[in-house]
Amino acid sequence: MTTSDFPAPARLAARDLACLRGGRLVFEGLTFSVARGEALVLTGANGAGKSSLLRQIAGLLEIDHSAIALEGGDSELTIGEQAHYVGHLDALKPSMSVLETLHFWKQYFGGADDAAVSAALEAFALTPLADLPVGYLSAGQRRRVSLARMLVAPRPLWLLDEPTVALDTANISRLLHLMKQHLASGGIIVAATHLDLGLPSAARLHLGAEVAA
Ligand SMILES: Nc1ncnc2c1ncn2[C@@H]1O[C@H](COP(=O)(O)OP(=O)(O)OP(=O)(O)O)[C@@H](O)[C@H]1O
Repeated sequence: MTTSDFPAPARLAARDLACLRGGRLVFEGLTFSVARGEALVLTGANGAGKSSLLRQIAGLLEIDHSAIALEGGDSELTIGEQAHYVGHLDALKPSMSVLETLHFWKQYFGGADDAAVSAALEAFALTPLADLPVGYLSAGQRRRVSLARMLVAPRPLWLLDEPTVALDTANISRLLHLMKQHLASGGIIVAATHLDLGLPSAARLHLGAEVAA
């Protein structure tokens, strides 16, 4: 499996980024830079704004577009269109099989290579489950299908919100292996986590205290 079929942007850079949700300031003045081949791990208490930041980068929350840039990326595409975002919700249709789901996502993401679907199944040990409807899967199995989406069409930026939730030890290892491979291919990862992912040389960004109600 290669994730390198994308023009690798030089860096994801944010300057003086703020986040307002429901009329409340979650964070402000956030400045960071993640270069090609690097990971940024977001830490912080519940409510500190980790998910919000990932959703801002993915273009799922309103943002001041001058505050964030994917430098050296495809200028025709938004940052979200150059990213895979895996959030808390699995976004899977229960009646579709695992295989149909990954083919759907391959098409949706504009992937060109059917072999990438088989490789994605293999990468998350999903091949024996390929014909099962997603609705029959356990929480960890569903999570693996969600994560496997990232492999069906290469994109340079991976945005991962608590990616290890519901995964067993073997599948955490698989995910870490794929994350390292993505970085080695020149990709960029921003991941929110309460666990130490054990990514060597990942930078950390600690978001401030939970905003009081
Ligand atoms: N849809 C929303 N409307 C208003 N406020 C929201 C909304 N979603 C989240 N918030 C608020 O934004 C703040 C940041 O939430 P966010 O989910 O980004 O935190 P987090 O650091 O990811 O937390 P956790 O570790 O619990 O996942 C919280 O105070 C939360 O209540």
